[in-house]
Amino acid sequence: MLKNKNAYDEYAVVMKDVSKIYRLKQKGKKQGNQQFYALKGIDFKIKKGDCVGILGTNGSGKSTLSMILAGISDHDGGEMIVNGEQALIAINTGLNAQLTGEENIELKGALLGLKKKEVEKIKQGVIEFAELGDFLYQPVKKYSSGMKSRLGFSISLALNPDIFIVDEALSVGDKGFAQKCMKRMQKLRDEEGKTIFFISHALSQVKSFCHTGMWIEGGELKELGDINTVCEHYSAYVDAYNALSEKEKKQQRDTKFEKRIIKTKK
Ligand SMILES: Nc1ncnc2c1ncn2[C@@H]1O[C@H](COP(=O)(O)OP(=O)(O)OP(=O)(O)O)[C@@H](O)[C@H]1O
Repeated sequence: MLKNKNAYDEYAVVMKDVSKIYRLKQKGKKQGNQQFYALKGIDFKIKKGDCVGILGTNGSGKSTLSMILAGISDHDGGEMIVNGEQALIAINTGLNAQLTGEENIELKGALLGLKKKEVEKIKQGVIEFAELGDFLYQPVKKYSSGMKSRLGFSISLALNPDIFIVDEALSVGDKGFAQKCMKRMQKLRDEEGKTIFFISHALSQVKSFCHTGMWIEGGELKELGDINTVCEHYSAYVDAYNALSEKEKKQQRDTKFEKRIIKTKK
């Protein structure tokens, strides 16, 4: 139990035995009876101002974790303390495709209960950072994925939260925009004391940008520590997997999957 929540003031996020369960459809059955741990027993404490690289193979639970961190998705078990406002920056999340870029900003402002003046300030911030020109007044469904990323990133920046969760959002931006975002994020990290969770499969980028590494594998926290050490162990794990025969790979995948299934009676 996370008693005396004040004892965790120095932390941006604390998770204790957090899990997330999804119901899975089974082949040939109308109603599946399988429940699946997207995350299981996640325990960690991340200090305010830390910059955390989240690593893990496809389907390991990184995006699920990022949505729980951002308060967009609920967790099914365990406890969590978040000290500060969070913003998730991800591809295709947080934007309403039917609305224009400008209307999306207004909607976000309304949801957060912001005053008109504050919303105008955010609009200005987005106009300057996103460089979308007149596309800001077009429906988001007409945006390319890079443009959506520009809008999402710029809105989050302008909202100025304490905790940024960046889930693969830079992978669709062009080189110029990705560099601009990295520069801005360096400033958030070094000068503004923000807490950043950074999810990317670009290992060298994660290594050079983050201080702490969090490796999620098969829905569980495999390692938390210095970014270089965690990257090294993760790379070795991926290399070892790649060296397996196809049969061994399948066996490993099946075992990993089995461990995440909760068998329930019909
Ligand atoms: N809504 C859902 N319903 C059922 N299963 C889901 C749902 N969302 C995610 N999952 C499953 O949960 C697991 C974790 O998914 P998640 O998207 O968190 O992985 P990830 O580590 O972000 O993967 P990637 O590197 O491919 O982006 C996967 O097996 C995925 O299929």
